[in-house]
Amino acid sequence: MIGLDFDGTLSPIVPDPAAAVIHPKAPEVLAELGAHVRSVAIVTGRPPATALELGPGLAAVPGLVVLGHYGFERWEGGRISAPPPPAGVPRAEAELPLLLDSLGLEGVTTEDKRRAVAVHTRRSPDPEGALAKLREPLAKLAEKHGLVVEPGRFVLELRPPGMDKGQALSLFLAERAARSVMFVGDDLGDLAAFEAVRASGLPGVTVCSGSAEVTALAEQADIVVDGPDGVVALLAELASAFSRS
Ligand SMILES: O=P(O)(O)OC[C@H]1O[C@H](O[C@H]2O[C@H](CO)[C@@H](O)[C@H](O)[C@H]2O)[C@H](O)[C@@H](O)[C@@H]1O
Repeated sequence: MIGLDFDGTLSPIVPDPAAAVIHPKAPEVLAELGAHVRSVAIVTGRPPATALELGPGLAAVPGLVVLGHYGFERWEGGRISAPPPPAGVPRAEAELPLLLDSLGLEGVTTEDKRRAVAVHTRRSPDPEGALAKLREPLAKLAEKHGLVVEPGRFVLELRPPGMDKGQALSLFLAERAARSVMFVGDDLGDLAAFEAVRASGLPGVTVCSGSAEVTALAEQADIVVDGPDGVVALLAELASAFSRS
């Protein structure tokens, strides 16, 4: 089974989350791999519908499953299954404009994901400084509305508790009776999936899509490649090895 994160792994990081697009060669190489492995799953913080919009061609990958919103939502064979979105998200979102105004931060943007709301600092003049100023107030806002804060690459996301990429991956491995697993990620949210690979007891490999922004994942990875270009090159080598065997 092959599991992959989306942003920063299959899709190069760009300043505007809405302008992200999958690496042009990724859908084709995933389709080749899909013909050789039991399952290919994208495990992402994005809603599955968004990952598919930003990844034209993905829907044609044989057997692809998208576990979106850290595993709360699932896309498979053209259908999305999801529990109702939690009430805390729109409540927290309604308080955000005032909170952001009170902090006087420039260039901080929000991303409404329905089941979560993300606060991005990448386009701020001081992305690290803005993130530092946001941590405590966003943690309080999340707690007030029964949410948790998911930190990522210049982003703090307020989302419901009770699921993460590790749980999502473990459940999927059990469901598919996987015999081996590879997981590829780039960000802190992918650490839980790396742990799930190890906890599964299956022959497994963890791959980090390396960047200067996140070092914690590379430290835990079996293999580090150079961003989405490196991920696609590795997947292409794997597909080529499968087709020769
Ligand atoms: O689990 P992932 O697939 O890695 O999604 C995590 C978050 O990714 C997105 O934000 C990141 O990518 C953006 C586009 O390249 C970039 O502008 C931003 O700075 C990154 O943090 C997405 O916007 C979030 O909703 C996801 O939770």
